[in-house]
Amino acid sequence: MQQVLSYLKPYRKWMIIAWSLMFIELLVELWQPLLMEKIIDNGIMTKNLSVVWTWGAVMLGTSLLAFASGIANSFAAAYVGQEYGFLLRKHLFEKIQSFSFADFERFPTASLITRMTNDVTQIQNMVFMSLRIALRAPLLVLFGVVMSFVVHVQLALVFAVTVPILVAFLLWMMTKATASFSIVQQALDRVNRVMRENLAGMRLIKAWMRGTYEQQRFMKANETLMERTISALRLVETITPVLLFIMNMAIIVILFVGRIDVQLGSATAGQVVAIVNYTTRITSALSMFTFITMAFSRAKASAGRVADVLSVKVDIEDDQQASEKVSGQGEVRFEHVSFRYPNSHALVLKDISFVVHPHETVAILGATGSGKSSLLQLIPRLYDPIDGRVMVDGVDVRQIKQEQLRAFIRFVPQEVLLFSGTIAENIRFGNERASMEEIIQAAKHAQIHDTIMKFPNGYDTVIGQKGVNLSGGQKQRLSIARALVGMPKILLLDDSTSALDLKTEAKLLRALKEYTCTTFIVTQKIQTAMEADTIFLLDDGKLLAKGSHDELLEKSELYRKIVESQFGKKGT
Ligand SMILES: Nc1ncnc2c1ncn2[C@@H]1O[C@H](COP(=O)(O)OP(=O)(O)OP(=O)(O)O)[C@@H](O)[C@H]1O
Repeated sequence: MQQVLSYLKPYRKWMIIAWSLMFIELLVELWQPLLMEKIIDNGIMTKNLSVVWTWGAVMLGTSLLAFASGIANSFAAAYVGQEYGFLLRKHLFEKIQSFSFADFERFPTASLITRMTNDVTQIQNMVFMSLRIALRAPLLVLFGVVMSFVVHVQLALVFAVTVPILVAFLLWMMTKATASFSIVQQALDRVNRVMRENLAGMRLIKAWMRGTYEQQRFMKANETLMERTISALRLVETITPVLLFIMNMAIIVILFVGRIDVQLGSATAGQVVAIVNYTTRITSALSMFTFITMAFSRAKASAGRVADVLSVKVDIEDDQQASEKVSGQGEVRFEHVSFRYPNSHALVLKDISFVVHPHETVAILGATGSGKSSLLQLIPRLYDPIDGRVMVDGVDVRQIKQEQLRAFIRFVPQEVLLFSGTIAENIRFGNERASMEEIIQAAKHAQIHDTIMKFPNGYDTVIGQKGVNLSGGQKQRLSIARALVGMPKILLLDDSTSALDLKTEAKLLRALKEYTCTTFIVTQKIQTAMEADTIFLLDDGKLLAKGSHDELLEKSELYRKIVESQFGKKGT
């Protein structure tokens, strides 16, 4: 909670203003019963109209002052709440941007979205309430009791019993409600997750006619959310009746004892009315606790979830001594590299060593799950190896500032991701300063230019969400164009030509030779691999063999088998 609330610092001035206005409201509220007492005892009982008029006018004036203060307080509270929410979301977003892939695996995407939106809103509401009523209510209770003792000690004794009981009850409720609302937020995460998966996989769901199954999955998540919310709300909704019952009993006791005291002359009618008035004010302040408890419990649960994200120690960070200068020639060297994913025990890459010289093309071949993608991901330092070193231009990648390293590497992942926007904008994502000529040049090399020109709006064609209006091969070529426009020194293509026909792929590979960059191509096709200077054969995380096509035919049994499976017995 403390960490999350530390973002309130810039708004200290506004918080002080809001609390000062709230104090004015509070003082007026506490003074009103005393004024009432005066009007009754010195005015009504003695039939002195001028006292009634004078103090009546004071009551009206102070009420107007409290009214104006209340409105101004609301404005200030709303301002702080909104600005604070903005700042908190900004910091959360920046933090999430700095996450490594491993960090992302700790938090499901849907949960991060809930934390950025709903959880921040809960904390924002609490901030608003803290400035508006959360502090006023307990102060009203505290000073209401004090003032009652000032008015009449014996009558006020009733609070000595009721208020501690109620405060203990409320604290107990708050602890229980925090746990309940934490469960509600988890249920909300689940609804968001099901919804997200459903929308992302809509084509598959429709094609496989899994609509009913998905509907049931959503219904279940939605029902759980409803049930958990109802049970959390039920808990806090018991507060008001308990509170009203106890305080109404207190009023009965005050009236009963007060009547006797008035008869005995040890209390005045004005004093009894003032104490009853304090009691009703204390009751209304205590009943606000239902909302306050709810808001605080929810916010406390949410603050914990937001703090979990903010306090993540990002595991891939720039070293303090990270070198700014790398030659950018494109040499890649692995020295006894072993790697496993942070959430798993199994080694994915085992003691891998190689050197790839600048401008060389390497094809990585291997069965599915053999570690091809994992190897590529270590080069731009998306993960760190658990053993050994990954070097670029003779420098350990952990010693290079990530921004510098990634500036001359372009990675085209296996799963193509395009953004909504025009084709030109999508290609420019690879180099925001690229001119239209450079964009067209990259598209030509990626063998997508002719296709783009066939679209009625050419490069201004708007791509739907995730590139829905493009074929798989078109999306792949577009993502390669996006990488090429960045003029990379190291180009990593993770099975990025799988959807291309052999003729288009051959043209693309030829065009890639125009770029003076070191290229790694993960592929399943021998024909593609043969275009490379060197072929790496991966098997179960080990670099089984490396060399040219002819060398591997000679020395690798597995390679010969793959060639046979693709070309028949004769090999090429
Ligand atoms: N994020 C991850 N967390 C844990 N294990 C993973 C993760 N990604 C991949 N793996 C595991 O690592 C191993 C190697 O995966 P990798 O994606 O590198 O293989 P690949 O050779 O590229 O496979 P494919 O040809 O099917 O793309 C697999 O056993 C896979 O289950």
